[in-house]
Amino acid sequence: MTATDRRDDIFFEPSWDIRVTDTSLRDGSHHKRHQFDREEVRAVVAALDLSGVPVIEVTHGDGLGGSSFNYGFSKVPEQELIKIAVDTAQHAKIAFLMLPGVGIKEDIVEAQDNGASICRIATHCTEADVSVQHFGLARERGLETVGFLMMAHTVTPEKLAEQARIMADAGCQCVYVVDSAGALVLEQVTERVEALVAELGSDAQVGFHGHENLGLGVANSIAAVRAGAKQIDGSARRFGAGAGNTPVEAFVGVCDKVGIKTGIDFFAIADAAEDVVRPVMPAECLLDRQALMMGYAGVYSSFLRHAERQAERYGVSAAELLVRAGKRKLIGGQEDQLIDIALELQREQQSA
Ligand SMILES: CC[C@H](O)CC(=O)C(=O)O
Ligand SMILES: [Mn+2]
Repeated sequence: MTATDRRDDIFFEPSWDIRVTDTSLRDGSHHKRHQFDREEVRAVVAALDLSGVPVIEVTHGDGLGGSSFNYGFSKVPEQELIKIAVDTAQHAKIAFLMLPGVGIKEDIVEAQDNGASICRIATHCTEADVSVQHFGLARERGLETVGFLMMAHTVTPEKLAEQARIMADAGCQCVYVVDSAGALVLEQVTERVEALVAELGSDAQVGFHGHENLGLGVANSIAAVRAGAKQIDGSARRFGAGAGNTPVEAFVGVCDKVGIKTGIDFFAIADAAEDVVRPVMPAECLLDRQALMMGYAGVYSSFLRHAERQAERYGVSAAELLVRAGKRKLIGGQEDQLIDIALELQREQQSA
């Protein structure tokens, strides 16, 4: 496969400077405890599509196969929601996320059969090699591919670039720097995106996925674009894990002001966020003490709801629990260790 082959079939209009993916129907699934119903997905996809959002991600918050006792069961099977999204969107492409081991190759095939066309494979930022067979399969089947290097704040730009190379060589067409904890601060985004752009050259694009735990989603995303990122994630009304994702409507407004073309209508996306997405959210995504701790201590945003549950169950502070999760450097899949930390805090409380 040549470099040009790798990038040729990326869905990208010449009039755009960057491509935006809205992830409220996937990252927002964490905030909604995976309880999206059919009508909600139809309404959100229709509104985002009308605003000109080019890519909409729909999956259980933890990716294909995520509906489980460990992560939380979906109200409606995600494959059904993907099909509804595909049937509703007039222009937008539908993307899905998959974490190798949570989902399997058959899930990718089923999502494609349901009409999704962009396959996003996510791994911890040091484990890109577990994605190789999935990128191979996706490209063989003509899917566009995106790679997610999660918890990107935990490694150096050089290390991240090495991992991005593994994904690109496996057929990934755009590797994302994923700030899962909302812990990266401006220059740290710039350095990571620049390192990936230098490593990948014309072999693959670079993307950025931000969280709002330190209130930097929009600023970090602009830094990413200035460093060469071509794909940016966000969620209308910040609907995502932790304090939520980069708010798409604010990001589009800022892009308009600084001359970055997204193809999204600012006024339409502002209305969609307020009138359609907000009513689907169980509550606003808050930049409260717990979310702040996640950004500060570098904790995976999707741990928030799990931490709240264990804190309540064991009568301990959710904020303290999250700070300790950061010290332990927990990664996705280690949600059960939150119970261990909660018990540790309970023991300390009882002996004080
Ligand atoms: C569990 C997957 C995770 O939510 C992916 C993601 O959005 C992130 O790491 O930020
Ligand atoms: Mn996320």
